[in-house]
Amino acid sequence: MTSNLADDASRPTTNSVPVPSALVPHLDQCALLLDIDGTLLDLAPTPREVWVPPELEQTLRALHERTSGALALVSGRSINDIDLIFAPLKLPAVGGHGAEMRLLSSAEQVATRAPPLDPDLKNRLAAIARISPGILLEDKGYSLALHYRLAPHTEKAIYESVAAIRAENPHAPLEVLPGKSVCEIKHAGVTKATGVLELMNHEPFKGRRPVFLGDDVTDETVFAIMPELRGLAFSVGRHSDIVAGHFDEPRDVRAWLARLLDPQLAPG
Ligand SMILES: O=P(O)(O)OC[C@H]1O[C@H](O[C@H]2O[C@H](CO)[C@@H](O)[C@H](O)[C@H]2O)[C@H](O)[C@@H](O)[C@@H]1O
Repeated sequence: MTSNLADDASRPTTNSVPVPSALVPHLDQCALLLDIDGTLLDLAPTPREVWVPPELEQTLRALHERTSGALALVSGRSINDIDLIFAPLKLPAVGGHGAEMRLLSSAEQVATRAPPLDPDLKNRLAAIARISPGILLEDKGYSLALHYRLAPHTEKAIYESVAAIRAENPHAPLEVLPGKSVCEIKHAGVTKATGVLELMNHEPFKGRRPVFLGDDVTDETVFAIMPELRGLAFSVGRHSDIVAGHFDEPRDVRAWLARLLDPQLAPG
């Protein structure tokens, strides 16, 4: 891959989507690492209401093939959830903010990197949802997400309740992860970055140059490790000093990914 890839890829078009022309001929040396919610998919009122456009499924399938399997979804969602959303498409994935890993799309087993949350603690955290009927609980086993998109006025009460429970359990290995209208309580020690670092140590990802796209605070851990992996990061929605470029919206990401397959840009 040429050393001017970053410069070329970060050259903005009028709508600030980077031009992928320098990336296309080198896809066989790249690993595409893609966040899901807010990056590939438009945000929805609830986690179950997201929709995968058929063209995106086709694009991901083709890019997975073009990269010889080195395309992975890197998400806060569980891999089980990811498979349901993208069914019948099954892709390599880092799930649960690094708590789960699947290197090959054909693998039946998902490897876990975090133990289940303590049941008593989980029950106490789950009871926070009783603050309002608008709060949705998402139980991933190793983490618990309290979604308040439908009840934004409860944000402060949720974070205060979580802080109180943590104060009573100062030695519990927990981390609070603020997301988009969600407060997630997860095991400390695993992050999307630890997941990506592990993924990049294994075939078919090993030795490739990662190209990561993400939109959220949690994705910044991955932005930060791109230089050590000779990789490129792109942000969605938000600007960041440490990325090669940014997209305004998920639909721009979907169009950009489709352009990576443009036969006119592909090597002869
Ligand atoms: O890392 P990601 O793939 O971006 O996943 C982050 C979280 O995404 C989901 O919640 C978010 O998307 C929902 C659907 O658009 C939205 O309703 C919610 O408000 C967002 O926080 C998912 O439910 C979480 O488990 C992920 O951690």
